[in-house]
Amino acid sequence: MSQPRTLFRTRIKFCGFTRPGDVRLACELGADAIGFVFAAGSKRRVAPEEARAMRQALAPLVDAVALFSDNPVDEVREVVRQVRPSLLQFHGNEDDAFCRGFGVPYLKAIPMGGELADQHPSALHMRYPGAAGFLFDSHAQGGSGGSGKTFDWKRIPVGVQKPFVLAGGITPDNVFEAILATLPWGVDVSSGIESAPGLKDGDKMRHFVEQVRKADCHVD
Ligand SMILES: O=C(O)c1ccccc1NCC(=O)[C@H](O)[C@H](O)COP(=O)(O)O
Repeated sequence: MSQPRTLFRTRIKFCGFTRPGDVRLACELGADAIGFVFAAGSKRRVAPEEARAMRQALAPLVDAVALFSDNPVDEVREVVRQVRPSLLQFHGNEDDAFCRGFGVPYLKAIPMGGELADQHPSALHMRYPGAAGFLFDSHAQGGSGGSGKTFDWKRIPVGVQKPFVLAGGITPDNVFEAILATLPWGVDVSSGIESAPGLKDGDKMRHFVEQVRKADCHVD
């Protein structure tokens, strides 16, 4: 049974932007954070210069998040220098020392698909003591994010002390249910608000935000 969360506001992160106009619209619609993907091989990968231009389209009080997956240290440094993200998000096998090494708070993505590694909350905290929070995503260890696939939300470890973000296959049609089922700090979506990889759809973004607001007002 979900608990009433009067006055709670689920944070919304929209991810995988490639066009400044989409960034502006996402901010107007109520996104709290905008993600730029720098992972090799991603269909949504952007160069630091492109992300820097999109960052200038951000409204005040909206975070810029830079996503990586086992990128070399110099690439991460260059993104931090050019884009000035307020948060980093690591999807690969990076350890805590690597993630902390850029002087920017970070989220560690935890792969929830395939065989699960030790996802006990205390193991997560011990492996990533410097993490600002965790992002539970549907890919398997070594896989990529942005798949548009969900995972079994019952796999989320109970008793995670840091804020966690739910990701993986969240859409305007399932985000209401997803929030009530998992009570996350925030939700993260890429494929579910797109017309094609990297191209965001205004109607889908609007519908997504409406459904999050509805979930936040929901009382059993
Ligand atoms: O989007 C990508 O292509 C990507 C590649 C490698 C690592 C991470 C990537 N994206 C992460 C995200 O966009 C989200 O954090 C998350 O995976 C949600 O994606 P989706 O299932 O498409 O909503």
